[in-house]
Amino acid sequence: MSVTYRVRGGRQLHGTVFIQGAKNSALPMIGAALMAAKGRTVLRNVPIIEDVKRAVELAQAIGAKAELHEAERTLVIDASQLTSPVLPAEIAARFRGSFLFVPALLHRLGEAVIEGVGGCNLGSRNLDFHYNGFKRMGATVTEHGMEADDGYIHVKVGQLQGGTLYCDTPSHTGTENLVMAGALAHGQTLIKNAALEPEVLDNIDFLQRMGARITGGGTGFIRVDGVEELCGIEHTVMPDRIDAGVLVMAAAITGGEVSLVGADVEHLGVAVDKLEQMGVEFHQQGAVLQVKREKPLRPINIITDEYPGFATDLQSPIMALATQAEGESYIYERIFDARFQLAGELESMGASIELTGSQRALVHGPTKLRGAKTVAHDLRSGAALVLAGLVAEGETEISSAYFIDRGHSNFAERLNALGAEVERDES
Ligand SMILES: CC(=O)N[C@H]1[C@@H](OP(=O)(O)OP(=O)(O)OC[C@H]2O[C@@H](n3ccc(=O)[nH]c3=O)[C@H](O)[C@@H]2O)O[C@H](CO)[C@@H](O)[C@@H]1O
Ligand SMILES: C=C(OP(=O)(O)O)C(=O)O
Repeated sequence: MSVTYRVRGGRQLHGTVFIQGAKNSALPMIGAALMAAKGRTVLRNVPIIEDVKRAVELAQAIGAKAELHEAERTLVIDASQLTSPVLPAEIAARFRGSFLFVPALLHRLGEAVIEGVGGCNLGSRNLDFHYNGFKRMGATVTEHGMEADDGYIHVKVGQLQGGTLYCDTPSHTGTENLVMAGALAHGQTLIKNAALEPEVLDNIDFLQRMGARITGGGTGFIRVDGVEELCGIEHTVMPDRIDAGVLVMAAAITGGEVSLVGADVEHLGVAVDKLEQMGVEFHQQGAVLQVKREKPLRPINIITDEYPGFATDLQSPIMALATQAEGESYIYERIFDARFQLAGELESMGASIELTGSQRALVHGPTKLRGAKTVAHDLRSGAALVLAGLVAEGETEISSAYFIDRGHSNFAERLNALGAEVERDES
């Protein structure tokens, strides 16, 4: 299936938009739900995105009963029977979150066969912290024919044993996987240099309510005391701060005013300060975040970082926004070593962007953007091209836009409800 977005620029965004549940919270929760041999998990506020649909298919492929009720944004999982340790390539290689199924397979079946792990192509995306952690907990990790297309990795263990683990850098899914590995392990697990992202904390909360004994979430030093079993529970997924950030920037790039229902300014970390410096105004009223931009956009310096630093997933959208700022913006992408494929696409629309190596960019603004035929290279570059299209003259076509659907639900419909003209085609 090929997905194309078409955006006709020139309309200011005004109105109210709902923020979806967090992709990066829902995916590890689906992995965690598979650890419950008893009870049913009911996840509410699940984003209806392609990654979640793939996760449901993957849960079904290993034997769980998983039903996604799209209208209710609710996922019901019964993992009392898991029947296969194989994460098949045709599903697992389509999203990053597939690797979050490994701890459940190790606990429940004693092995996991990983035929592929997907996710956005952002340069090197290593998994050594995960594998080294599993090994320290007693697992063996064997690679089979990885140079060929049908290669796979086999992780095997009798019973995971607690241990002292660390991440060289605070990996988001690395922390989630090691916490899940510790939750049903024998004894105590310490995880040093753990990630602090709000989604990691949402997951710790979820696991605690399933019966796990975890302390230290949000401190960088997590202690997990293994328990005998976990039970299915009901939980509401936190709002998606990246979806919120993208929609804030959609309002900002058009000079509009938008109310984001469910967005929490606290979750945006340094991004709020940076956007304020650019001229975006924020006003949180309970569960509604109001944003507007009236004055000309000012240029900005960005260094992406782990939470609460500037989120790498908001780097592409802010590059699009910076093309409209009055002066030179500097962007240093610290987390991923190849996340600038967007620059060439924006240049085809008239932007002026100078790259120094693969991780530093100077964006010379403001530039008048013209509609062009562009390509989404990953999820957020796709979203960023939609933002650029909102202010471009004429029509911007974004192909390979399945990426956008991986992470933003009803993106075109939600933008159109704010006054945009975005069409999504599937062929
Ligand atoms: C499903 C999910 O939650 N995805 C998010 C998660 O991805 P993900 O969890 O894959 O990102 P990580 O935090 O693990 O990766 C950050 C950096 O650490 C390096 N690294 C990571 C693990 C490892 O074992 N070895 C290693 O060297 C990576 O190559 C990368 O350079 O966090 C990223 C950084 O906030 C976000 O962009 C993704 O949206
Ligand atoms: C990089 C992203 O996701 P993933 O880790 O799922 O590829 C993203 O959400 O921008």
